[in-house]
Amino acid sequence: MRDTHGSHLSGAPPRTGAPVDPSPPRLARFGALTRLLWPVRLHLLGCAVLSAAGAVAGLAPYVAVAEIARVVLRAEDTTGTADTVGSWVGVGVAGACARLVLVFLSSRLGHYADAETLHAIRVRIVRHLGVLPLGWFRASGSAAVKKVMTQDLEEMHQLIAHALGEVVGAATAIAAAFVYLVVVDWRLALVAVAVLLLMAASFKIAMRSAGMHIARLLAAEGRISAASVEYADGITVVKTFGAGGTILARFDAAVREYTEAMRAWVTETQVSSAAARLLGSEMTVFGVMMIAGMWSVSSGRLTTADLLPFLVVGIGLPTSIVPAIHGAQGLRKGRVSAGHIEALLARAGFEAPAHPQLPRGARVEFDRVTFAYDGVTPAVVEISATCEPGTVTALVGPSGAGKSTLASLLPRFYDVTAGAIRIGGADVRAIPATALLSSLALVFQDVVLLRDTVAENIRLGRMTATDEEVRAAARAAQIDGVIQRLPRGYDTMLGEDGGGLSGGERQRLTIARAIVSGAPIVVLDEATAALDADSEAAVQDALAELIAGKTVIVIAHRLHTIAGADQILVLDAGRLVEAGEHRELLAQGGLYARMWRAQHGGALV
Ligand SMILES: Nc1ncnc2c1ncn2[C@@H]1O[C@H](COP(=O)(O)OP(=O)(O)OP(=O)(O)O)[C@@H](O)[C@H]1O
Repeated sequence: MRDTHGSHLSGAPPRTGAPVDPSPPRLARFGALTRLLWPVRLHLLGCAVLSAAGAVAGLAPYVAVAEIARVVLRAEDTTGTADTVGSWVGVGVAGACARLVLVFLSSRLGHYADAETLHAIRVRIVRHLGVLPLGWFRASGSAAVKKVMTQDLEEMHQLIAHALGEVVGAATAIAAAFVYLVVVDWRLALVAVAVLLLMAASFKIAMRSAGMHIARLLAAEGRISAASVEYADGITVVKTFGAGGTILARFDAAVREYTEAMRAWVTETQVSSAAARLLGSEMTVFGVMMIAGMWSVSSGRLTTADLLPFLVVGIGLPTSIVPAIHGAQGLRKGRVSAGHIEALLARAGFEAPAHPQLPRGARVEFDRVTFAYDGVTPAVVEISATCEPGTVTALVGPSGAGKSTLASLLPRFYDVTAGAIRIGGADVRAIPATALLSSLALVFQDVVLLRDTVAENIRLGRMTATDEEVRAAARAAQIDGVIQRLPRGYDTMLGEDGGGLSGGERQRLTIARAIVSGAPIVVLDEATAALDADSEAAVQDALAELIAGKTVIVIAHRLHTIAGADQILVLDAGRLVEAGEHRELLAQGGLYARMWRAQHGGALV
């Protein structure tokens, strides 16, 4: 796998966790949205103006109907009204047609702005991912990236392409209708607005605890999907040990919690949302307008003709409220999502070095290296060692001693807290990312194969490798014969789980990937731990090809595999407690000798 820095990563990195990473900065509530939308502000302005114009045009047919009725009802002799009626018919038809065109153009501009913005955001995010520390991805970062790239971008799409136009259109429709009704009769217009306000107030009451309920529902949803993923991921354990009951119990509890949260929300809001629906129904508005209107007519303040606009235009007002509320919700969600997007983009990454240096050679030096995941408790402390080109350095020690941590500092999955790591005399922090990672080949226990052809999976080590170089690497890694027997040879597609390849074959494939990279420094996590004897022998042969002449750092668990190493670094509780060759360390009778005796009794090799 080519990691986010473009390294020749031939498997997953060592177990790592939460990196020391500052919390995302607090962003101004509207600031993030404004900044993200600034480049398309003119398109959005155009979208809003067209949407508003469309709303006004959409009102024209209703106003025309009301005006025609007023003209006809007022005239004692209707013969002279034909021209006026004709004009209003023209206005109505023109309004309806103009609305179609304006709404279409507004939607086009909105979708154009949407495509531009989302494209720009996606590109920025993907570029930014390239500078984020790999350790962050392995902690919680991947989930955050997935959420931003799916859910948050979808909310942004809703905001830009739909909600903005909806809110502006609905608000303009309400305002234009109100202005028209005020012109006809301001008192009755106020009655219409009062009904609208009541409707909005009851909506607000119905939605007042929405935030809390939505949070509860989302939390339950999260637990449901976590339990489902846990069940699917752990299906082997579930089936082997019958552990499904515990996971299913968690799933059940989460589903019950979801149902309960939904029930509580519905129960709490049933009265207020029914009231909102009732107040907002055309029948209610019609009834109120009729009562208030007839009262005005009977008291002589209004003519029957002037009541008609309230019945034709007034009762349409509530239908604009719903899109306005939906649109406003879309704007709120989009604003929150814009905050998430900016928080991801603001997350501190590795800066390009101010004074870049290139490695001169492949000597690796650990110079009083200290690193703490949480910035406080060090996982490795003041470790100094030098690994010469053409030699093998083994890292050994009890579980949790800091072996994987030390190895993960070399490709800068994390940066040292104190001290320095140098490659060919250059501090790894000063080496440009591509140069650093092209000098390293990493082979870890968890093999990661991409959903691509066998050839491309090997070529990930070096994208410019020719077909012949890919084949040569496969031959060196003792995997060529296996590939030839696959249905489509090197063009066979592999699933993420390696398709039809065995564990040992998959490991040899990743070793071929590391070989094709040609990187002069090889970092190995004892890659053969989980293999049977035959596979292990094949993988060991492949490794011998990979490491020949390189600077090799190997994290070893079974000491017989590294007894021939040029130097063995023994770590304990993050400190370097012994260093030397196998026989020297045995002679010292310290931790290494005790570990060796525990694994091999008295045997020397
Ligand atoms: N991502 C992480 N976040 C916080 N602490 C961690 C993380 N990864 C490892 N540690 C801690 O750092 C210390 C060193 O762990 P590390 O994995 O480097 O040891 P190791 O020698 O490789 O162990 P093993 O042989 O079991 O793989 C341990 O105390 C471990 O709990």
